[in-house]
Amino acid sequence: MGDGRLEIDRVSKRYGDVIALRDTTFDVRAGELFGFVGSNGAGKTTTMRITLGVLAADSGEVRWDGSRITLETRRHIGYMPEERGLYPKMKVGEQLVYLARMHGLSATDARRSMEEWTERLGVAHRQGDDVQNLSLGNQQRVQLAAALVHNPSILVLDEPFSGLDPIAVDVMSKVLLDKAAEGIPVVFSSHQLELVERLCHRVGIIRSGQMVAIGEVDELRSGGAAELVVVAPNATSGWAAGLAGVAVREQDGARTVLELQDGADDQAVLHAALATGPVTEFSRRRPSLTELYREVVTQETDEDAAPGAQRSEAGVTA
Ligand SMILES: Nc1ncnc2c1ncn2[C@@H]1O[C@H](COP(=O)(O)OP(=O)(O)OP(=O)(O)O)[C@@H](O)[C@H]1O
Repeated sequence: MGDGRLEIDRVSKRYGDVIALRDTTFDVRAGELFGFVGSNGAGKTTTMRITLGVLAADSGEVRWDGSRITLETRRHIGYMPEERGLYPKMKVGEQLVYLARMHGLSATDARRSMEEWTERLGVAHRQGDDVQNLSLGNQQRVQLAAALVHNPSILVLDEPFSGLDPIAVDVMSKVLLDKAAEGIPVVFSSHQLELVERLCHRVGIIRSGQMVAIGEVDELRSGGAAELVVVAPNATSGWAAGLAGVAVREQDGARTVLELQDGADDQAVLHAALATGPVTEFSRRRPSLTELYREVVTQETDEDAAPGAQRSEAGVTA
């Protein structure tokens, strides 16, 4: 109670015979930027809509600061929907003031907040333009301004980075990090895993409606298999075959990437490499978030293999 966390607790949702979420559980702590990743159809948008309350869960609940989210607390969520939700024929400035007013800000505060966010997001010069006349990237900046203009206590953003140019990605990243640093929970979905890896304090991977991995990026990476990169210019292919607990993952000329099982002796690998001649690189490597993600989302679970398993678009990548 009172820790400002957003908790998604055993939330389930079906659309007809499609199970979109199965006891989906995770939390986003106050002050953290949480990356929500998963394949197309894995359940991210459904989770976010349920969090906002525009969609009802079949079971489970969403809590903020220890209490179930109500109509009143929903007003404190800044939400960026995947389908975007601006009025195309309304002017940028008017629209943002209108949204801020709807969330209870006074006319003066709404105007001030609109000025502040359009300035910070680099669209102040477009205040008088209809939204429909903006480029897609600028519409997205305005969409983020719309999520922020009422000074929310929680941020839930569905793919806020999709389609942005590198400068806009930097602007968006800075704003999200700043909002988290102010002490609110910030969650966003994305398929841009390098970005998620770089920005987020914690990451959750959802697969077929269930969270399959959650934690700090480094923590998740250190849970992955350890790899060794060995560069031995005189080595011929097969030099590492037969080393106990070692599997060759890649071999490209002098460079070999080996996967080490727990307890495998890296010094034995070094000796084998030195036996071929000089060794110009010998380093340990942890898998990137992208590699981990591939591993996690393509693992077939018993449940998937069972007859009557759920239908899901996630099956495309699973
Ligand atoms: N209104 C709906 N009616 C029926 N099925 C739906 C509906 N909305 C979503 N689904 C299904 O629920 C599952 C989860 O979809 P959801 O949109 O939450 O996934 P997502 O992770 O956001 O995907 P993406 O990365 O493609 O945006 C999918 O199988 C999808 O087809």
